[in-house]
Amino acid sequence: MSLPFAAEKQFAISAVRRACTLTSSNETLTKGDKSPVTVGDFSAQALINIMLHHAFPADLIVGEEDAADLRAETGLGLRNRIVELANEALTGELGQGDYAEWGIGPGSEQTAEQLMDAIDRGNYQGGRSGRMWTIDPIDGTKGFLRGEQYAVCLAFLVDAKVQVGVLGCPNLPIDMSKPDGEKGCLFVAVRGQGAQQIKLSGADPIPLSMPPYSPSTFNFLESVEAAHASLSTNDKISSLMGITRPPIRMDSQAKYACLARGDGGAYMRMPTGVGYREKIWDHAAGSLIVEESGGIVSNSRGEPLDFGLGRTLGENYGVIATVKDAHARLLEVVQQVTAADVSVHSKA
Ligand SMILES: Nc1ncnc2c1ncn2[C@@H]1O[C@H](COP(=O)(O)OS(=O)(=O)O)[C@@H](OP(=O)(O)O)[C@H]1O
Ligand SMILES: [Mg+2]
Ligand SMILES: [Mg+2]
Ligand SMILES: [Mg+2]
Repeated sequence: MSLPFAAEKQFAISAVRRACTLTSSNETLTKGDKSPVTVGDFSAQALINIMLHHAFPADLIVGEEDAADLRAETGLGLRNRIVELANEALTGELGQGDYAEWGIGPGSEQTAEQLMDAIDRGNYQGGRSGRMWTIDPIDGTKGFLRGEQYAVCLAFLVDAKVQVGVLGCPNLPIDMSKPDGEKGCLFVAVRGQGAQQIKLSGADPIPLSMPPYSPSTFNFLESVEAAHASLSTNDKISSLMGITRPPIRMDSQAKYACLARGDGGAYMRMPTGVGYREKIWDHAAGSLIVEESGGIVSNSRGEPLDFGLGRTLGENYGVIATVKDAHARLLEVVQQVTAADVSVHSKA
């Protein structure tokens, strides 16, 4: 008998790997919230949603993007590029573990209308019960545009609990001690079955296990964009903890992946106090990968992240992810610092 969620795991690996092959393209549109979205974001969400529709037709999808802007006249140029890119990825040869039944391989072209409908299948509002997938087709879009870190993120949830998480990080070195060496990693976790890193090419699986807390090497992984997390709160926490190593700044859920493999001591994402609510697709896959590598992921109250509240995590109490034996100590310091900082407690 196969392990629980073996089918979902194999599917998620295949879908994320295929989405990572989408030709890097930085043609950009600015969304209503002023954040950038590229043809890569749209094409990747279309691709994954088409595959999901074939593989698990009854499952619901919470995806970051929607096709409203593409349906508008002004989106025409981008739409043509997306049709080109998405079809290139859809029709690519089948690799090991890929199935034509998932709507991929030669002859799987889709029309612009079909692709936009596929993007919009990610419009589920989320919830506490049933089978659900959440997709961030490109997480860290700003990092992607800078040629730095970004991640293709796919998670499978049952009754609001993440069961499978896959991150594809095309620009991440396989070994951080060789920053100019081979790049392109996949991170895969299934609840209760551990986590592993695989080369994007599919080779060399390595089981992930976070090293124990060590005060002399401990440091933070944090956002590049100062608007996304309170870096000043991190600085205060850092000095109270007696941390001497500088933080590692990196876009996207590659931060969770690096933490899981021991490149960095904690991922700290404290709210900036502007009322932003964290999105489930920005944390679902990464948090499981960290938990299955020996970490704890909580908010600043020490509570687990709640993926059953809808498309967001609800009121923003930040995210603290670190190895098990450091979590209680870090939480204590975070609470000491945030008790004096009203912005962290501001209602979203
Ligand atoms: N104000 C604010 N606060 C917190 N988070 C925000 C905010 N605005 C946007 N976002 C989300 O941040 C996602 C990428 O952030 P990261 O921290 O991973 O990368 S970065 O270094 O900040 O670029 C980014 O994900 P992508 O849109 O997928 O790139 C957003 O979902
Ligand atoms: Mg975005
Ligand atoms: Mg994101
Ligand atoms: Mg995104």
